[in-house]
Amino acid sequence: MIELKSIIKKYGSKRALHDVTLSIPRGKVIGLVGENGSGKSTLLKLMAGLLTPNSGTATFDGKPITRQIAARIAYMSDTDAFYPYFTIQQLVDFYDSQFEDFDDIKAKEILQFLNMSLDSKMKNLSKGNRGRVKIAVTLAREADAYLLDEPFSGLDPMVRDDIAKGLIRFTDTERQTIIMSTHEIREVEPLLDEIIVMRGGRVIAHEAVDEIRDFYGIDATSWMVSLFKDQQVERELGK
Ligand SMILES: Nc1ncnc2c1ncn2[C@@H]1O[C@H](COP(=O)(O)OP(=O)(O)OP(=O)(O)O)[C@@H](O)[C@H]1O
Repeated sequence: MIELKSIIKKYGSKRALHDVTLSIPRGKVIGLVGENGSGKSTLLKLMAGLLTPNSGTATFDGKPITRQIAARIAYMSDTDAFYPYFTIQQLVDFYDSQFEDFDDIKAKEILQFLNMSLDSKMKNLSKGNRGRVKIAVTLAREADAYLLDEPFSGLDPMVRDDIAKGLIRFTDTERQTIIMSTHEIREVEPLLDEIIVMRGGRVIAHEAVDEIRDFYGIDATSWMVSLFKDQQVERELGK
């Protein structure tokens, strides 16, 4: 579905992505992990058509990814820049006016599932509840892919659990793909089909979670730790 070939992305003279080649299939839940500054957000924005690469190609179902791809891909940023005086209802109406694939009935169903009331004002919500609203309006789009930048970051375990349940309940993982960047790998591992690991702007591994368990006989978190240790040893040996 999404194909990236030899992508280089620079901010000024600084390279954020180095020669990234990736194939993202339909119907998978994929975790995007890596240290701070490794390029996860840049990669998600590029797949969402919000950034263009300096070189390489990015396609969605064979067509070049451009700003128009936003009609098929629901991108959720790691910041929340909601208009503070909106009520949740007004926010739902705003999303409805912006995205053709937005389903306001589904939005209300997800908000109800997350115990959010439509007449609350955004500015009065806790960070956790803003996180709930943000995921609700994102998942209310009937998109082909959901690109979620750190959906769990800074949220307490109850909110994280609600968001994880919402992801399972309100997406169709047979035909929709979810890619989420996260530092909470241990927590989201049960949700994941695949893991992409980034380091220093490069993709250093892309594996199916089942294969990690079957082939290496360890869970994905331990596998990731050993991957980083091996790389460190290789670097020290000057390989
Ligand atoms: N707008 C920008 N201008 C200049 N440099 C940027 C910009 N956005 C990101 N970078 C740099 O590009 C690199 C990759 O950043 P990116 O935000 O993609 O990493 P990340 O893995 O998402 O990090 P984090 O886990 O901290 O969110 C970093 O070195 C960062 O400082």
